[in-house]
Amino acid sequence: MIEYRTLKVALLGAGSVGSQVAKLLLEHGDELASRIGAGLELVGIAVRDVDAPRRADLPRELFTTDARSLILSADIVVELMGGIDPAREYVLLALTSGADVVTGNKALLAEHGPELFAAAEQVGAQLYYEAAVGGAIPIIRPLRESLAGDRVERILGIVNGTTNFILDRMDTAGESMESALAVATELGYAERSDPSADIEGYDAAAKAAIIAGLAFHTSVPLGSVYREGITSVTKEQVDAARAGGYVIKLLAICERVVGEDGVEGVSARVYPALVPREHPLAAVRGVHNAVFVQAAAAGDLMFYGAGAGGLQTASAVLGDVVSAARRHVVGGPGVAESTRADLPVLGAEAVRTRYQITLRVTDAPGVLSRVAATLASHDVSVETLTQTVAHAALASDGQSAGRDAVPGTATLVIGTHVAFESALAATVGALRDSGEVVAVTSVLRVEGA
Ligand SMILES: NC(=O)C1=CN([C@@H]2O[C@H](COP(=O)(O)OP(=O)(O)OC[C@H]3O[C@@H](n4cnc5c(N)ncnc54)[C@H](O)[C@@H]3O)[C@@H](O)[C@H]2O)C=CC1
Ligand SMILES: N[C@@H](CC=O)C(=O)O
Ligand code: NA
Repeated sequence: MIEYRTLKVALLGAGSVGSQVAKLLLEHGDELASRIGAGLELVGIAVRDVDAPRRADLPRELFTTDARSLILSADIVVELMGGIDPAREYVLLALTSGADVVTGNKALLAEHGPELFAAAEQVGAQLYYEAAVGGAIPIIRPLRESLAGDRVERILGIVNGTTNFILDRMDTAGESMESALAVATELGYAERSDPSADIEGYDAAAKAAIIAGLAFHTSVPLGSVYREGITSVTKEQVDAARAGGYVIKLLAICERVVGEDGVEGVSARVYPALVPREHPLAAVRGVHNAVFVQAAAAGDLMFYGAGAGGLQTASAVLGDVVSAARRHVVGGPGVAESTRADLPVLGAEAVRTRYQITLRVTDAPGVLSRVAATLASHDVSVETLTQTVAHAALASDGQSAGRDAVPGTATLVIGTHVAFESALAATVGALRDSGEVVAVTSVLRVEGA
């Protein structure tokens, strides 16, 4: 029998993900030892209350409320508490003491990544975070290592399982946002500490900052990520999207852009967008995530799988624990973070995309041409246009058109060619102010077309 040295693993947090990580470490530790060339010993689990009920059946003697002592006794610290404080302090303590850290905490990385990576570099420790984006899906390692020799042009990601789950249930089951969120929370997908992190798009924005930084070798501060959540998405928009051959998805979009002034930079943004039903991202259902990467040499790649869930995410955490442990065995530095390209991160106004604008207008001669002229005067060109008069809309689709359809008015759905966000904003402002537009009922970007 081979005698392995034993590496001490400390776990911080025993919630949805942490309890599954503990369970897998206890059940499969021996098998992992043969893959690593060292044994792994779970030396303790820091919790707030040792007697709190747990999802997994774990030995009580492992629990402690003394996180600091536990951290200082470990070779590898796994942070799965979530939130910024005290996670930041604990991760810094672990790194400065020379331990490698594995975390799934995207909020912490997006807000304090540079500080944590600098602390790690100073002592030659490593920070691993595969679980932070796309849960179980390998995406951090592919961006950091497999695609390091290529030029990533664009990433479209469904990176929040909770919002994908909610939008999917609104689309396929007609469920309300609130009841779908309650199910997502019960299943352990939603951020318990702050459900608004999911539905307001903060969680996806943190992930966008992380993947944009890795893909473009540039520091992308969380504050530079344009963000809209799904709270303003209406049932009418979901139904109209379906009727028009689209599905609404909350997308994280990271791409190289050239602004109106010719400045080259990168953009990271999160918003609900119309995705054509034939795009591979449209088929991503429920809590699943997918990251669609377009690279100069590799072409289109899609990474797909479970983006949330305790057991699934634990797989990514364990993979990182194995990487950290192997590094302890062989020594030497791990893969360093690279921000050498140092591209400017441009604001949303520098982005060019297609839009779908839905207007309720007075049904009178000349209105259509005046609306078209307003778009043209802002350099926004019309690609498609459909008009439905109120009585027809009520007869054919009473549920979706009922609220907005008013006799004497017509609904215009305008699909635009690619336009700058700033031009679109000015166009929508002018349409709102024009006498014949009764209401701008929906403005959505179209991505992946
Ligand atoms: N649940 C999921 O599907 C995924 C979660 N993540 C990330 O993994 C991390 C953990 O997520 P979950 O397990 O879902 O969260 P959770 O809320 O289920 O578990 C966190 C646990 O940490 C404990 N905790 C919080 N502060 C503590 C402190 N000061 N000392 C000791 N224990 C403390 C809480 O009591 C709780 O038991 C978060 O950063 C989350 O964003 C990442 C990918 C997927
Ligand atoms: N709340 C997150 C969990 C994983 O990061 C999600 O819904 O995707
Ligand atoms: Na992942």
